Amino acid sequence: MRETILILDFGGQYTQLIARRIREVNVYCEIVPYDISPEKIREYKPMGIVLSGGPASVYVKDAPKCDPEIFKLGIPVLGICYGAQLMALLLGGAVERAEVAEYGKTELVVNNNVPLFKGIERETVCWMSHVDLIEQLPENFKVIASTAHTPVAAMADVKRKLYAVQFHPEVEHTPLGKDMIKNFLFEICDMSADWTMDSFVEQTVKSIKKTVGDKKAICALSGGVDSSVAAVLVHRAIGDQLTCIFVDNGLLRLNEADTVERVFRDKFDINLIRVDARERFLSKLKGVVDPEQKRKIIGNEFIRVFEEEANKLEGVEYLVQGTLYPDVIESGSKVASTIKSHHNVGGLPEDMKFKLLEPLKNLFKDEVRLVGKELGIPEEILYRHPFPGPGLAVRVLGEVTEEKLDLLRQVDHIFIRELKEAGYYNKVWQAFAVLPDIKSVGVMGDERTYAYTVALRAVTSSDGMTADWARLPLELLDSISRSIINEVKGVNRVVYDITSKPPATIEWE
Ligand SMILES: Nc1ncnc2c1ncn2[C@@H]1O[C@H](COP(=O)(O)OP(=O)(O)OP(=O)(O)O)[C@@H](O)[C@H]1O
Ligand SMILES: O=c1[nH]c(=O)c2[nH+]cn([C@@H]3O[C@H](COP(=O)(O)O)[C@@H](O)[C@H]3O)c2[nH]1
Ligand SMILES: NC(=O)CC[C@H](N)C(=O)O
Ligand SMILES: [Mg+2]
Repeated sequence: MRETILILDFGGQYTQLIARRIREVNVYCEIVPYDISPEKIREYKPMGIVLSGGPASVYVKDAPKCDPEIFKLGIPVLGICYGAQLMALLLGGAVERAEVAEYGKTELVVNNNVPLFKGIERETVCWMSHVDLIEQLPENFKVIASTAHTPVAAMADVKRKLYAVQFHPEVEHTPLGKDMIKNFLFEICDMSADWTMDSFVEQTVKSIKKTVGDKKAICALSGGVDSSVAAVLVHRAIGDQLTCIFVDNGLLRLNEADTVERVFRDKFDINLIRVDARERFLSKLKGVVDPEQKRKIIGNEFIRVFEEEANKLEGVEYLVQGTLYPDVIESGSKVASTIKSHHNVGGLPEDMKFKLLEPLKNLFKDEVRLVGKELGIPEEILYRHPFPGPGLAVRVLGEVTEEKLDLLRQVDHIFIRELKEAGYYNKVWQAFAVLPDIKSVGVMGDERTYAYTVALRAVTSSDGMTADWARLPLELLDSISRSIINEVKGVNRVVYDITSKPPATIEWE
């Protein structure tokens, strides 16, 4: 079993970032609901616990609270913001609303004699985002950092290894936050940085072998990064007991189905079945405009196709999917709200007969790419932009029709082609075209046109959880726009999406 940190999620905006920061320094961690029982915690055998931030105030009725027994397990705890306030309250201190909120970069004075701040300069900077204050320390606690407005910017009971910080060490704006987190992991929890991708591959292959035994599995293969890595990983464990099913749902990009099939057959010696399901997906989507409904229909239809194919093979018990951690997180948890139902998580039918095998379920995308490298998967697959399972159906806004899909395919193809030519494809996380249901007036060749507007979106990101719009050169955008209008009949206007995530999401639906 690998050394683990548990992060109790109180619905903070930065809970995922805490996880990223910890994994970046080769320590495995998992995010769990805040009300997890002490017994369940013991099962994980964590070497440390982090309490995340959160939007609530600890003193209001129904504020989310963890079981106070957690502090008696003898496991080091780090409370962050809401988590810090909760630790204060539950251990007998007091928290109140401050007169003024403290938000943004703030100067901080720390006591660097305590392990959490070892090697940190006495005067440093941190990032704050709170209106509540720890007014009174619990017994045996000492102040270990303060700011002008926040006397208790951090507190600790060093002996019991309980630490609490009002600021956010996980965000970049706390420049030495990473060092503080490392101190927690290595000085306080005594961990050994054993979370590496070769150890992941080894352990996962073993556990898949054990789980599947002599049964068969199918893998939902899209040709994307996640399912390709999942397929190769599972193949390494169970060989020919695995068959990959690639579904052409009619929502793929230009020539994508043929390319995926060719690349996969070329590079891998893994059973592959390609299913032409274009008709059935498109007919199910007829007349549907609501994005969540589209996602659910597609998720459902995928499973029905997999079931039919599995029946032909006999003895199939498992369905392998390339589900990642962000898919799970974004599909909603106890406190975090459902942003959208990722087809492979929130969109699955209840009566599904398969047992799921999702070996990448706890990984972030960049970790998956590292696993892929470890497995020897070619870069042309590993560095492809993500493409959502619901495909172009969530990029054609409103009703999905064959005509709109065709048009969008051409536009998308030109956009990507020009990005590649200009050397920008690998500089962005993802780039694609969207077809909003808008027509506008134009003038082309002295004639009035009334045609579609297309939107281009390109974003930078490290894990898809947050993203910024890519600052593509204006000349490049100009040339792309002209190529699209010249080459695609039915489009007379091109716009570029300049919204980050949040507040927008990467996809438009
Ligand atoms: N056309 C498809 N045929 C079969 N399975 C699919 C298809 N599209 C998606 N899936 C399944 O849904 C999962 C989630 O899709 P998702 O797009 O997140 O991952 P991916 O396609 O493997 O990787 P990427 O994020 O790089 O596109 C995939 O890993 C795969 O198991
Ligand atoms: O497999 C998937 N099934 C889905 O239903 C789905 N929805 C979004 N995405 C991809 O996830 C990342 C984050 O997307 P959003 O910011 O739009 O939520 C981006 O990379 C999206 O392309 C999906 N992938
Ligand atoms: N970022 C947080 O965790 C905020 C905690 C609490 N809601 C406050 O305003 O102080
Ligand atoms: Mg995909």
